Amino acid sequence: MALLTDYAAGAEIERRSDARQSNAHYRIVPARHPGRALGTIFAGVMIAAVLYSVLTNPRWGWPVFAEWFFAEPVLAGLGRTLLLTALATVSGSLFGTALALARVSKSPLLASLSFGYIWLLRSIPLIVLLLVLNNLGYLYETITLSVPFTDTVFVNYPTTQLLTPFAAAFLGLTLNQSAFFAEIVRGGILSVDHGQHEAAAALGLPRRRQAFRIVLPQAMRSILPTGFNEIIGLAKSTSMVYVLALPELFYTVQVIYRRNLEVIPLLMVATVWYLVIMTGLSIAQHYIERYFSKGAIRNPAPLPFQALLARIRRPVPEVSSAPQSKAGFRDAQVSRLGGAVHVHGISKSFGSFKVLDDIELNLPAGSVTAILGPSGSGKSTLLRTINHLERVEDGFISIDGELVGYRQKGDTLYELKEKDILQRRADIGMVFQNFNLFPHLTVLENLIEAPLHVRGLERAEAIRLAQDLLARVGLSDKINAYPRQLSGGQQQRVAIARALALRPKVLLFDEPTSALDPELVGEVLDVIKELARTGTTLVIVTHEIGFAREVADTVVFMNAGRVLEAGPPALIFSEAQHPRTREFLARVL
Ligand SMILES: Nc1ncnc2c1ncn2[C@@H]1O[C@H](COP(=O)(O)OP(=O)(O)OP(=O)(O)O)[C@@H](O)[C@H]1O
Repeated sequence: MALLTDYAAGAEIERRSDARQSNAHYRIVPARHPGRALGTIFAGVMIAAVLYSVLTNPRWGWPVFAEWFFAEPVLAGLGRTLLLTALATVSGSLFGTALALARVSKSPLLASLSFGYIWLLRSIPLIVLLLVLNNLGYLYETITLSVPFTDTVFVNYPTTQLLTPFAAAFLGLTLNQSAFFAEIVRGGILSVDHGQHEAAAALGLPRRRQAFRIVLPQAMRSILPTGFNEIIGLAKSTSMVYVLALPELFYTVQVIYRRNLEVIPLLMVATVWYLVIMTGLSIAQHYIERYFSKGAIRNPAPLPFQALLARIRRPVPEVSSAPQSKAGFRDAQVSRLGGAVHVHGISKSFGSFKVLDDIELNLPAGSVTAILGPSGSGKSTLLRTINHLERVEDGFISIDGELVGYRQKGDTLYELKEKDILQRRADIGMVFQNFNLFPHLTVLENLIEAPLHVRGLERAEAIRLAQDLLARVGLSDKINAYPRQLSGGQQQRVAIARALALRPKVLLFDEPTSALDPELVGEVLDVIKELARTGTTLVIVTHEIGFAREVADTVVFMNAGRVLEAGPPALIFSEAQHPRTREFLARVL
């Protein structure tokens, strides 16, 4: 039996080696796609037929086309078309962006005004608008700039002189374009994740910076394809200004073919020039889209000129071989003394649902507090009220005796202006469950954004601080990476470094490890443990019971919007007073 098996195995080995040897002589036949081949033949025949017809039919008049293509009046018309397109694109996009920001603003009057404008201008056909503007002199003989109800007049000009056909065309195209563009920008703004707005606000970035550095660059990814559609539409709509007898490209060829009756060749001249313009715009779109996709793609292939630029450009100063996280955070550069948090009788409802009910807490400076409780008990909401991301209806919160979000006068609390709230927020760092790093900025740019624009640090100093913090969270080598090129644990460590870059008195963690794979949780918890010894006050909403037991001085247990009990971990975990706490701990421990 054993002999037989040996024989069979030997025969098998022989057969395989024969096959391998003869492998070299096999002919490989690719799979056949008869449908695809037929399609290709059909397309080839169609292209050949069209080219044959266009090139052999003398009525296309190609010699006339060649005669007029570079003719001076045609080029002058083309110049006007390009100028109108460029001017109306710039002014229409700027005005449209302002309208979009007004529409999403918190001022109801401004939002309504913007809505009304967009509604009106989108309803009026462009040709009607152009004709109305051309006849504005009939409605208003002069255009006057003056102080109302006084005799002070700055400018007083006859309308017909001021509103030349070119000015009317420019104004009409701008007004029309801005209304459509506003909605495209608004769509882009709405497409940006809400967490990005919150992270920017939590860092205390001024409103303008939030809009132009954080939200709009990310919105550009969805604005650009439709925005460029609009611009291409605009370039073609310039042909409509022929109603104003403005000699742009289309009007010019019309004038010429009326004289020489060579209609088709001259229409071809205009068509080919429009094709050239559209091709230029499509190439521009490709490169601009590439630019704004920074950080959106994990491994983008560099464009040829980018590789060259990267060589020429001065690289970001290399991080010195600073010690990695082992160094801890006890450096005066990074940490600063914590603030005492006093939560005084706060209550909050969402509609009729009371999420926080008369919460009272005293968290001493430098303490570490873990907030535990079942899902929906109000832990995250409580945390967000501490930096005024959520407003409370009753009670107040103070840090080192200074009210958060309010100013006290007698027994009245006045809510601060947003500008002042943003300033104060810089003292209260926040680390979110989903990291909320800015994906279009590199790790370094994420870290220096708030120190530069909230704390007013010099760039070199902000970079030094960022390098130091990255070394301490063990990510020095990722300084130029984009967030999407990092693992979840690394992103969360960058988020912690970003919050620390403001040197906050209090640092809030909203379930910092719940979006992480179990094996990445440890690296983030290690960083927080390290932080716990620096003197910064930490408040951590967490489901990591073991971690809370190890690192917290105080454990707060919440249920249904109330603090059921608070005390040292040893006491809460072994001798909880409340049956609901004991029941919860029995389930999770
Ligand atoms: N913006 C909101 N509008 C309406 N209800 C809300 C809003 N935010 C939170 N809530 C509700 O408030 C309650 C408390 O939410 P919160 O996020 O504070 O709970 P949590 O204790 O942090 O829960 P989890 O551990 O699941 O994150 C929940 O019932 C939630 O549905």
